[in-house]
Amino acid sequence: MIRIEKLKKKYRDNTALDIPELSIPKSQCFGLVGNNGAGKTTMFRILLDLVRATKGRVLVDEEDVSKGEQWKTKVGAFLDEHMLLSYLTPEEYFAALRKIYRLSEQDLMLHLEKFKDFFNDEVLGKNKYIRDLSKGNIKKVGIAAAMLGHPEAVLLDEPFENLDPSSQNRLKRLILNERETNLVTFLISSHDLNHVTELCDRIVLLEKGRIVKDLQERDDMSAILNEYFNVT
Ligand SMILES: Nc1ncnc2c1ncn2[C@@H]1O[C@H](COP(=O)(O)OP(=O)(O)OP(=O)(O)O)[C@@H](O)[C@H]1O
Repeated sequence: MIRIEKLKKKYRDNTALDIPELSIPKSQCFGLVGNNGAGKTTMFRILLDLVRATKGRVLVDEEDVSKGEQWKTKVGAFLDEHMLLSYLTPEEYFAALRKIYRLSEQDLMLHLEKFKDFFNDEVLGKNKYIRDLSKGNIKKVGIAAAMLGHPEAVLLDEPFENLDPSSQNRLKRLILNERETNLVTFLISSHDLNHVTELCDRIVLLEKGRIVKDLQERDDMSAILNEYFNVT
């Protein structure tokens, strides 16, 4: 579903990303890990055409994201709160997205119903602007928005950061459920090795913009990652 070809991103002399080839098939749960500055966010930003690559390209179903528009109907994402309209309440924001995605009110209601436990009665009906919610609750709005509109692929940058433990577990269940019932492809970057190894059937480890490991055997992932990150 997603293919990276000869991708390079340079900031002056600093090579932030250098990926000769990477293919992510439909309905894969793809985890992206690496130390600070490894290039995870850069890769997501190029995938969403928020940043232009220095060389190479990213294809979504064979369409170059820097040239076409069709992929935008297939990909949902939440990278950070800049992607939200934080002067709106969550209800106003979801209503605006409903119109953009041409969904019925019933569709939106059913979607938000799926997130009821995740929202934990702290997101909807509070009469608060998104900007006034806690960091964790802002993240919840962004994640629910990323999954709205029946996307075929969803990119989440550090989705577990700032979430309380119950919310982290609820999010894992939501992701697994979306993947199983709607065959959604997930790309998830995280510093939480336990969550990614539990969720993902493939984990790519970036170091200084390069892929140093592409792990696809679930049994070995934890040990290899713990050794790399020196977790005891
Ligand atoms: N706008 C920019 N201008 C200059 N350098 C940048 C810019 N954005 C990213 N970089 C550099 O690109 C490299 C990769 O950064 P990136 O944010 O993608 O890493 P990351 O893996 O997401 O890190 P973290 O885990 O800290 O979020 C870093 O060396 C960073 O300093």
